[in-house]
Amino acid sequence: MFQGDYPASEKLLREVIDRSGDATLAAKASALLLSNLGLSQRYQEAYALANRLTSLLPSVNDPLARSMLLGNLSQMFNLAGQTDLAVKYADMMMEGGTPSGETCYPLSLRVAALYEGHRLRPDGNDVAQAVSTCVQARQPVLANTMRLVQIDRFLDERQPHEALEALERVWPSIQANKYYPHMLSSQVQQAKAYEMLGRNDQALKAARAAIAMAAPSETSEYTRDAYGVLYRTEKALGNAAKALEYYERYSVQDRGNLNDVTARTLAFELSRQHVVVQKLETERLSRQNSILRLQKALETKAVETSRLYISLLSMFLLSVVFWLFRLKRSQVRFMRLSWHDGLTGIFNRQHFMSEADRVLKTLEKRRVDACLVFIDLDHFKQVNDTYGHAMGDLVLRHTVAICQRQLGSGTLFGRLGGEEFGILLQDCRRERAIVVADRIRMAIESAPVEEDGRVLSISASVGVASTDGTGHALLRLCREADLALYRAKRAGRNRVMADIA
Ligand SMILES: Nc1nc2c(ncn2[C@@H]2O[C@H](COP(=O)(O)OP(=O)(O)OP(=O)(O)O)[C@@H](O)[C@H]2O)c(=O)[nH]1
Repeated sequence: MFQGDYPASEKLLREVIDRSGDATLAAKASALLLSNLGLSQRYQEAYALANRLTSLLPSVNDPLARSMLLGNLSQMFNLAGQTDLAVKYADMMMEGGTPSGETCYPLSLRVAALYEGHRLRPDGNDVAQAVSTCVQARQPVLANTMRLVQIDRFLDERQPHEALEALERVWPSIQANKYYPHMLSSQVQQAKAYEMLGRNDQALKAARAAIAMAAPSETSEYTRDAYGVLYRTEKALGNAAKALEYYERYSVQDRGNLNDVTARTLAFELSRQHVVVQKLETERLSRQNSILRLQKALETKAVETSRLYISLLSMFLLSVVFWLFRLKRSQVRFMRLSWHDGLTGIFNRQHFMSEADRVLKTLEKRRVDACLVFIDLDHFKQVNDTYGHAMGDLVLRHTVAICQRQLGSGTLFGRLGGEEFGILLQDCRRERAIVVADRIRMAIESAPVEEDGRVLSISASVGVASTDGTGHALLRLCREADLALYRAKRAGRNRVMADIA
C-alpha cells in the first residue's frame, strides 16, 4: 500500500480480516483496507466499510486498533469532502490517545481536514505545530505530509519562492521515504512554483517528471495539475500544438478528476442514505423490540404482583386462621381449667352446679327422674392431722378414682369442696340411686390407701335426694341431699341415707 500497489495489499489485508480469527488484528487490517479502497477510488465500497467500522468502533478496545480505525475514518471522510466529520474523528483519536502517547497522527489528520475545509488558521501555526510534533515523534512521512500542506498554502497564496525553499528542505526526506503520494505531489508543487516564477523550462521538466512518475491510467488532481502546468507553459512558449496536446490530456484528467470527486460525493451520499435507511429500520425494530420487551416486562410484573398479593393474602389468612385457632385453643384450655378442680381433675363446684341445673331443667321437661348423691369422707381432718396434707390429697384423688370406676363416663361428677363430692344420676329413681351410692361407699371402704408401706382405711357417708320427692329444683335437691348426708353422719358415718328414709 505504501508503495502504491493497492490490489496486492488489498488481497493480503482481506486474508488477515477473513482468516486471522483475531478480532483486533482484523480491526487493524480493516482500517488499512478502508484507506486502500479510498486510494483505489472504490468509494462506494470504502464508505460501506466505513459505516460498518463506525458501528464496530464501540466494541474495539485495543488502543492501537481503535486509533487506527479512527485515523482511517478521518482520512476517508476527508476524501469524501466531509471535513467536519474528518476533524471529529481526528479529535476522537486525539482524545482517546494513541498507544505511543504521541499526537502526530491525529494532529496531522486534523490539519489535513482543516486544510481541505479551508479552515486552517491564517498564521500557519496549525501546520507548524503538527510538523514539529511529528518530527519529535520521528514520524517523517506524516511530518512531510504537513510540510506539503504548508507548501500548498504557499502556492495558494502565490508565494513560489517560499514554496521552492520549503520543497528543497523536504526533498531529501521524501526521496529517502519514497512514499509515492509525496513524491508525486511534491514534484507537481515544484512545477507549479516554477510556473509562477515564469521559469518555463524548469516548470516543464518538473511537470513531465511528475507525469512520468504516475501510472499511465492514473487520474488524480496531481496528474491533472501537472498537465495544467504543461499546457499553460507550452502555450506561453508559443508551442500551440504541444499546448493543445497537453490541454487535451489536462481536460481528460480534469474531467476524470471531477468525475472522481463526484463519484466520492455520490458514493458517500449513497452510503449515507443507506445508513439512514438502515438506521431508521434498526430504530423502528429496536423501538418495536423495546415496546415488546416493555409489554412483556409489564405482564411479568403484573403476574408477579398478583402472585405477591395472593401469597400475602394467603399468608395473612393463614396467620389469621392460625391465630384464631390458637385463641380458640387457649380459650378452650382456660375454660377447661375454670371448669375443673385442680387437685382431682373432676368438675369443680361451680361447673358441677351449673351443669346439674341445666340437666335437671331438661329432665324436668321430659319428666324424667334424677337423683343427687353427696359423698363426704369420714374424719378426713384426722387424715390430714395424722398423715399430713399430702396424704390427704392422695386420699382425695384415690376416692375420685374409685367413684369414677363405679360410674359411667357420662355421669355428672364433681368435687363440691374439701372432702365432699356430688353425683347427678340421670333417669334414675331413688332405689337404684341408693344401690349405686352404697356400691361406691363399699368400694371406698374396701380400698384402703397404700402409701410408703402405710395402709390407710377410709370410709364415706353418702346422702341421696331424688326428684320424685323434691322436684327438679337444684337448690331443694341439694338441701335434701345435704340433710340426708348429715343424717348419715349423725347415724354413725360410713352409710347411705336418702331423703325419704
Ligand atoms: N389434704 C386436704 N385437706 C383438705 C382439703 N380441703 C379441705 N381439707 C380438709 O378437710 C378437713 C375437713 O374436716 P371436717 O370438715 O372437720 O370434717 P371431717 O374431719 O371429715 O369430719 P366429718 O366430716 O364430720 O367426718 C379439714 O381439715 C380441711 O382442712 C384438701 O384439698 N386437701
